Amino acid sequence: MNNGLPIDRRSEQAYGYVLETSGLTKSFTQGGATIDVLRGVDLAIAPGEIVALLGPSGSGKSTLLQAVGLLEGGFQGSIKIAGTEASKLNAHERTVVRRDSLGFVYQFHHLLPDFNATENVVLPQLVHGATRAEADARSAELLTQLRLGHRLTHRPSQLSGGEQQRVAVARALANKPALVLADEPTGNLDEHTADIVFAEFVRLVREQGTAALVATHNERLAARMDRVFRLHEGRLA
Ligand SMILES: Nc1ncnc2c1ncn2[C@@H]1O[C@H](COP(=O)(O)OP(=O)(O)OP(=O)(O)O)[C@@H](O)[C@H]1O
Repeated sequence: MNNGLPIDRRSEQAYGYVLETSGLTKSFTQGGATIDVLRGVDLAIAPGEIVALLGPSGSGKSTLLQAVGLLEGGFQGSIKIAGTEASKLNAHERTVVRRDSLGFVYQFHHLLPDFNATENVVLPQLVHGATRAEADARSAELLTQLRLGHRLTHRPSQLSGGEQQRVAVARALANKPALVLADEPTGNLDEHTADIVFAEFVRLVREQGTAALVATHNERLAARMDRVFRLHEGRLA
């Protein structure tokens, strides 16, 4: 199946996909019953593409993001991140792929409460090998682009919901990942704030040439992305 493959395959030849899955399956067993959540998901995302992942509640959007984010095991099938087959990697190698190639944005910001905005964006860069000066400069640049230049030393509890999510976006993009995985990134915000934060997210992702896979219930946001994947009965339609 070619569900979700771009029509223009020239991009594949030029760059390779940042994310490619084939035959991805995942089942949960709960109370003796087995739920087949993913039943053979085939998808491919080219560099720089922004793709919506739509599907009703419980259709498996988060499960799919956890799989391709190499956050959970127990999947069958192939996941390739920037050409690397994840099933062949050990735990340390998966951590390196996550650190070097992926960024994550969640519905709730998951910022470290005792660190300020800058420090939250600096930390993943230090783990990635940047110097403190480099990381500080990159954090200030990103946070300023996200209109948070006047909030650099505020802690998460001193920021509004929209500001917290913008820090989370900056953190996800800090190491210039090939792909950002976002699970309802604006789902916790009111409609107006969600629109603004989402527009900023898209603008920054495009500027950086980063690809994004964004799980959402929001058809309006989905319409602003390059393509839409719909998860239905465990497959993409
Ligand atoms: N750890 C688990 N154990 C058992 N069942 C699970 C587990 N995690 C998820 N599920 C089930 O898998 C299905 C898919 O869940 P998932 O969270 O991926 O859906 P979703 O599309 O992200 O939903 P929502 O839009 O409500 O966040 C649901 O029926 C859920 O109950």
